Amino acid sequence: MMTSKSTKPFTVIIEGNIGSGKTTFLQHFEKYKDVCVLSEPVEMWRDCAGHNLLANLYENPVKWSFTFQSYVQLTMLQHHLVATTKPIKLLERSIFSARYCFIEKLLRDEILLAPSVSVLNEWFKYLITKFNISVDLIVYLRTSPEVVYERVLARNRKEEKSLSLQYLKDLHDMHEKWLFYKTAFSCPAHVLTLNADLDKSTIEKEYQKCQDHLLTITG
Ligand SMILES: Cc1cc2cn([C@H]3C[C@H](O)[C@@H](CO)O3)c(=O)nc2[nH]1
Repeated sequence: MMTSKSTKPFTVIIEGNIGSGKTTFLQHFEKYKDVCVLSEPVEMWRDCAGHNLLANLYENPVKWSFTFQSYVQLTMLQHHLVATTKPIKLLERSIFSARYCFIEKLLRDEILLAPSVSVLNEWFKYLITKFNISVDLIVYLRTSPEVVYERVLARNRKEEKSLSLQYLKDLHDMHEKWLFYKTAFSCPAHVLTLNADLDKSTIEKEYQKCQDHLLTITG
């Protein structure tokens, strides 16, 4: 008789600043058949019923941050809930970095005001308890703001042309407080920090640390 293995997959969230190399990291692991990879749903944010919410965000952050972060929270929840029979599930970012890094930064910069953040936070608290969103490992691609700034300029994503070094420094601080110094919000799982300033030619050995960790899980 076939016994369906209904165990949840070992779930890893990949966190890091804009330009920290998350996509490159995911591409490295995409080749393994045991890994279900869910990239950040940027295309959904660019086309929500025909609206480019990502473009709106950068054109007028005060007007569109609530709309954008509200949709991000929905799309990240959908990723957390994707079922897979594969033993490992890798998510690019999460409902946690949405709340603890991006929304927190918008609050600190007074782009989102307290009443708006309260509504997003009530949704966040409800969703993470109602849906029992479990995470087993956080991979933190730790970078220097100056390094990611150069990468963002080189990548030249059309919506990000207004991105400043200061924005990346502030977002870096939010990640550092959450995942490295752990002086802000709680971490939903163990954090494995990788040096993601390394360029593509040498970062493979950093990935090895994560690969070894994952192989001990799946055996
Ligand atoms: C969870 C989460 C991801 C995320 C990305 N972004 C922006 C940063 C980048 O310019 C783009 C793709 O990551 O979307 C955001 O403003 N808020 C976010 N929240």
